[in-house]
Amino acid sequence: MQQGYLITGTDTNAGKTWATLALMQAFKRQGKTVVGMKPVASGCRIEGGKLKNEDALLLQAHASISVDYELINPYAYERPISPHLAGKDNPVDLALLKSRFLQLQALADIVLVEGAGGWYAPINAREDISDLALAFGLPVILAVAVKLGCINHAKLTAQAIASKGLRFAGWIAVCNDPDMVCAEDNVSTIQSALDAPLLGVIPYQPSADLNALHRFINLDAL
Ligand SMILES: Nc1ncnc2c1ncn2[C@@H]1O[C@H](COP(=O)(O)OP(=O)(O)OP(=O)(O)O)[C@@H](O)[C@H]1O
Ligand SMILES: C[C@H](N)[C@H](N)CCCCCC(=O)O
Ligand SMILES: [Mg+2]
Repeated sequence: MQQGYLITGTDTNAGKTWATLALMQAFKRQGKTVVGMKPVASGCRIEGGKLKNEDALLLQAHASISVDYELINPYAYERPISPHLAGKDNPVDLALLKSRFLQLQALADIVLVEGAGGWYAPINAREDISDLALAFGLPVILAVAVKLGCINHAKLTAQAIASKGLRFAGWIAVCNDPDMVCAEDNVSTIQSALDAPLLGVIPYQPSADLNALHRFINLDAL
């Protein structure tokens, strides 16, 4: 059965890409074919004459099949700023993105779509990531950056996902702050507060093997 998830975060830099790679690897180990999509990326460099984004390249590299870059990342903006500003001259067309998403869905069992920024990050003058999730009709997985303030950010985002009428399928704790005190207690507090399963805790790893993140994910709860 074809499945997909929208991976959002408590903020930009929350750990969405790491969480998405971990999920891709976990699904692959279940024998499923998986592709990742980064529909809108701001912060790109020229590679082979085209603008490319580091997250999208990672998703492309970890897919279980070969997919054209343009399908994975239809909107690649150079400046690392909010997409609605970066894309002023070539704004996101959500209908076009939806058609690319449907193309990807036809290619693999699972499509994991990484958002940009947090849940309400604007993708053009009128729409944001929550609108994209709704248009794609996807359940949502939240990457929570385990840092001071994360309890509030996680609860706010969970409430906002519910207000869109979308299913909150689960959350992943990403420990990307080496100075975080009481990380485990914070994860437990969020676990009690959220009405969605904890799918994994990715520990702080200054030099991680990005091919071995599946170890931290439990898909049984999904
Ligand atoms: N478990 C970890 N241990 C150490 N560093 C981490 C860990 N997880 C993520 N990071 C680092 O934290 C930063 C943010 O992670 P990531 O790129 O996954 O966030 P993001 O939400 O995808 O960001 P963006 O909004 O730019 O897409 C990156 O520099 C990444 O290398
Ligand atoms: C450049 C950065 N890494 C992301 N790609 C874009 C983050 C947009 C955040 C917008 C906002 O909510 O203020
Ligand atoms: Mg990312």
